[in-house]
Amino acid sequence: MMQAGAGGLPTVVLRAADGSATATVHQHGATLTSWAVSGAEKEEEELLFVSPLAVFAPPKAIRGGAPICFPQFGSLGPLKAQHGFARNMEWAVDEVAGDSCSLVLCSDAATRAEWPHHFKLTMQVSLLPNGALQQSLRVLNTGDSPFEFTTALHTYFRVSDVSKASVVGLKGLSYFDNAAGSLATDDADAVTFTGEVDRAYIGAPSPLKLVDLGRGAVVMVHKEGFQDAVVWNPWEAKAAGMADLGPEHWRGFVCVEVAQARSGAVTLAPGQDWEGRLRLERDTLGES
Ligand SMILES: O=P(O)(O)OC[C@H]1O[C@@H](O)[C@H](O)[C@@H](O)[C@@H]1O
Repeated sequence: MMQAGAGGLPTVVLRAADGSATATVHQHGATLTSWAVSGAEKEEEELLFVSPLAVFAPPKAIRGGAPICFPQFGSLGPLKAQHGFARNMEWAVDEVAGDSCSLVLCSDAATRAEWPHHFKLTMQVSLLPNGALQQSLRVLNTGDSPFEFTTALHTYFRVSDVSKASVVGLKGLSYFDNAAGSLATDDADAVTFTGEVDRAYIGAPSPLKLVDLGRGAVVMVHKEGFQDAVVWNPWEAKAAGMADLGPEHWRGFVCVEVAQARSGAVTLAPGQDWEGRLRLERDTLGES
């Protein structure tokens, strides 16, 4: 169902066939902006974070939900704009069923002015039984020469307080520390947050587990196709410098991003495609 969403922008609203979850996708950037799960006796619980200071004024990217980084993640590519342009563009709604939808973005003169390639992106979201959500990104080379890209689903998860959150599953991996500008190895059992964290893990396993001790909540992050994972929270000083986040709201989220980043770019020959998938499951502490 299409309806006006946050900021008055057009959105697609989905409802799971078993009534266990709803999701909202803004057409702007094909940004998933809500995933809300209802438990048997509980009220609906929002699992994604959208900044209260988010600016819903295209082409500005929405600060929160799950912006799509393409054709580059961060500065890993030829574009000047960090994270590429897909999150800034108006996507076309392709198909909407009750519990799933797909949106597409095809290259045009505006995208080719920034990146001289022909492509079609398809972003699909489906609500599965028991509140789970599946999201996929397919990249098709519609041109007659090869191109390479990096990408990520830049998901902002709502947490009670970042100091009570942790990400499990990354022990022993190498990561590029964007804050320090150097490579490091993670030897901790879990990533915890006591200051800025901006880590691009190389070759991350699946699933990863986001734990929120404050709510007794767990989100399992399953990925396919995306080789890497990024964990980010800007902490106070950096957040204060970001007008659409500000000094107040950075405690309320952790980004766990499935990515094709530091493992290397994907190369697609003409007519070839690549697909990355994410499946999110809400769990309760102690049950996972
Ligand atoms: O402000 P932006 O462009 O949305 O980026 C937010 C963050 O995105 C993360 O993925 C990067 O690792 C960070 O370095 C960056 O600050």
